[in-house]
Amino acid sequence: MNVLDKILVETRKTIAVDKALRSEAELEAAIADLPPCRDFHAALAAGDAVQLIAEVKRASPSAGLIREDFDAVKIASCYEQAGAACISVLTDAPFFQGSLDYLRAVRAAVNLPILRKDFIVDRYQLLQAREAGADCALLIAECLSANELCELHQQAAEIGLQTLIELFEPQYLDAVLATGTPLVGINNRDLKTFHTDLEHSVRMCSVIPRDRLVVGESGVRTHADVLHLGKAGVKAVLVGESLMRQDDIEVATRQLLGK
Ligand SMILES: O=C(O)c1ccccc1NCC(=O)[C@H](O)[C@H](O)COP(=O)(O)O
Repeated sequence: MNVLDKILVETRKTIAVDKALRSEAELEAAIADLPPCRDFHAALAAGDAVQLIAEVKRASPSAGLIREDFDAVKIASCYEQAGAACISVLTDAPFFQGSLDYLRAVRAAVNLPILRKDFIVDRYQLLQAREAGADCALLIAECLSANELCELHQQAAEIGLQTLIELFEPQYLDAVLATGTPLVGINNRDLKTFHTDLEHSVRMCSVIPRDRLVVGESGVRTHADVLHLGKAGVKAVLVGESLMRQDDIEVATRQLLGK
């Protein structure tokens, strides 16, 4: 079994446990009167510059523990102060040491649109995301059939969430575009081998219709990387590890953005 398969096995176990603690109906009732979500897409589409989705990421399967001194709210506040357009919060616990509680705490402290970054395979996780304060949910083409992608994208929209739909393998592009999502993520990291190559976003940009906003994900480290991807047509980058390793996250975020 590759890492992605292992993550999906654990994700399904987590969903079963969570459902036993709080039913889908309870979550539906909890989100019924929430205010509308913030506009994640609009925040990324703004201006001519490449926008930043800055990720709150404590650990990962490829890197192990990334940051010992981990305070999700402090980190997200640094991102906001430094000019990030949106925040991504890893909520998977077994492989990333993430939590929906981090997302909830970040929502209370920061005004930017927030992405729930997890391995979403069930509508229940969309309800959890909305209840915790997310504005957008990640869907991964490698984890879902074409029908499941469409269904989850639709179900997200019904509860006011946008989706960022990510792919690595070019063979999934048609299924991603068929959902109608305006936000297409190109992961530069092969989630089965962890090999990361920024040129993957560059190549994929040339085959993605211009009415979709392309997000370049993973392996972005420098302002030169951001400019390089921007020239290829990438409108936003999703960056975690390289920022999370810095002593001064606010300064590092400004440098990444060339500010
Ligand atoms: O980061 C991993 O090791 C990983 C392993 C398996 C599935 C997903 C994984 N990462 C999720 C991501 O796509 C990244 O968190 C995100 O794109 C940011 O990447 P980076 O800037 O390289 O931390």
